[in-house]
Amino acid sequence: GSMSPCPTELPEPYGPWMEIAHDLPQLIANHRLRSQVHQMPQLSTRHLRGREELHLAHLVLSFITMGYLWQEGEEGTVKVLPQNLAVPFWEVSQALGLPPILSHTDFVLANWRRKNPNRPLEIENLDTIISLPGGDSLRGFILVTLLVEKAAVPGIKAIIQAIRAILRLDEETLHKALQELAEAIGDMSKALKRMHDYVDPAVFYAVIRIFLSGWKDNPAMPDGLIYEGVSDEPMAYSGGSAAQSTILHAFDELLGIRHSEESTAFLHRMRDYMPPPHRAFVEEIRCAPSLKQHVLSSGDARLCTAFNRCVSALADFRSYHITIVTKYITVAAAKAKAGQADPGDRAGPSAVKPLSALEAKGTGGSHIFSFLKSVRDTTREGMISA
Ligand code: HEM
Repeated sequence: GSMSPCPTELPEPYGPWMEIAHDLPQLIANHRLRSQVHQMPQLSTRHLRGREELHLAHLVLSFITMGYLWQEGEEGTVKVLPQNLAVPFWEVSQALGLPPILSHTDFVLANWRRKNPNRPLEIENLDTIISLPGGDSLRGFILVTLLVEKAAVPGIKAIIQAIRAILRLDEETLHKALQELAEAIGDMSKALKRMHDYVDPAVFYAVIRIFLSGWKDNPAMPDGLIYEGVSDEPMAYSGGSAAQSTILHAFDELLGIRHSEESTAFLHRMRDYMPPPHRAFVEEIRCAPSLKQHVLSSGDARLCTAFNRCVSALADFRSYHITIVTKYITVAAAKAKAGQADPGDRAGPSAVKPLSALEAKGTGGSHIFSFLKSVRDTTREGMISA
C-alpha cells in the first residue's frame, strides 16, 4: 500500500495545523510562518486514528517544520523547533516509526490526491495536498516523482512473483516476472523524463531545494536541531530525497547488486527514513534465496538474458537520473552564479537566496556525482557475463 489514496483533511480538532499547512507558500513569502507557528495551540495527538491519519499528520507537521526552519533561507536558521510543533511531530513520528523530519514518504507518497476521483492517475488529474514555495515547479517535482513510483508498481509485483517462482523452481513464471521487471524499470525512465516538462531548473535550484534540506552534516545548521519539550540535546536528520524511496533498494536487493562500502553506508542510512513496513519488505527480499545464483546455476540462457535486461534497465535509469541531476543542480548552479537565472519571476515571491554553503558541501558538490556514478557503475557490474 505505498500508493493508497489517503484522507486529505485531519479531524476537526486539528484545524489550526491544517489552516497553516494550506497557506505555507504565502506565509513563507510574507515571512509570517514563524509567528503563526508561535501562536499555534499545542494539540494532543490522541484524536488521530489509524495509520492513514497519522501519515497525513506527519505530512502536515513535516511541511510546517521545513517551512519554519528555512523561512529566512540558509542564513536565518534557528536552533530550536518550538514545543507546540516539536512535541506532536515527535509523537506522530514515534507512532509511525518515521524520523521527525520531512521524508520521501511525506513529500511524495502521502502527498497526492485525484482532482476528479473518477478519472485516472495522470498528471493532469493529480494535485499535491500540501505545498511549499516553488509554485508549479514544486507541484511538478512532486507529481513526476510520484509517476516514477507509479511506473515501478508492476516491478514491485514482479519481485514477489519472481521470489515465489524461484522457491517453486517455476522457470516459466520467473522468466515472465523478470521481463515485467525490466519493462517497469524502462517505464520509470520514461516517467522521469517528464521532469523536463514540469520543473524549471532555476526554480528547483534556488527555491525548492532548500526546503528539502535536513540538519545533519549541513553547514547551515551545524549543531542539528533541538526539539523543544522532547530533549535538550540537538538531533540531526537528513533531508528528503528519493534515495529514501523503497523502489531502487528493492530492485538492488533482488538483483544482488553490490555497491561500494561508502555508497552502501549512505543508502542503508536512507532506509531509516522509510516506513517500517517498507524497510521490512526490502529486508525480506535480501533474505530470500539469491536470484542471481539461481539464474547462474540454471544455465538457462533465456533467464540470463532476462536477468541482464533488468540490470541494464536499472543502470540506464541511474544514468538518466545523473543527466537530470546535472541539469537541475550543476547547470542551474552555474547559471545562478552567472546571474542569468531569475527564479523570482517564475516562482512568485520567495524568501530564499541561493545556497552557497550547501553548494560547497551538500547536494551540489562533486562528491554527489562520484556517489551517483559509483552506484550506476556497480549496478552495471551486476550483469551476468556470457
Ligand atoms: C529534479 C529531480 C531530481 C534531482 C535534482 C535529484 C537529485 C538527487 C541527488 C542530489 C541525489 C544524491 C543523494 C542525495 O542527495 O540524497 C539523488 C539520489 C537518488 N535519487 Fe534523485 N533526484 C531527482 C529525481 C529523482 C527521482 C524522480 C527519483 C525516482 C523516484 C530519484 C531517485 C533517486 C535515488 C534512488 C537516489 C539514490 C541513488 C541511487 O540509488 O542511484 N531521484 N538524487
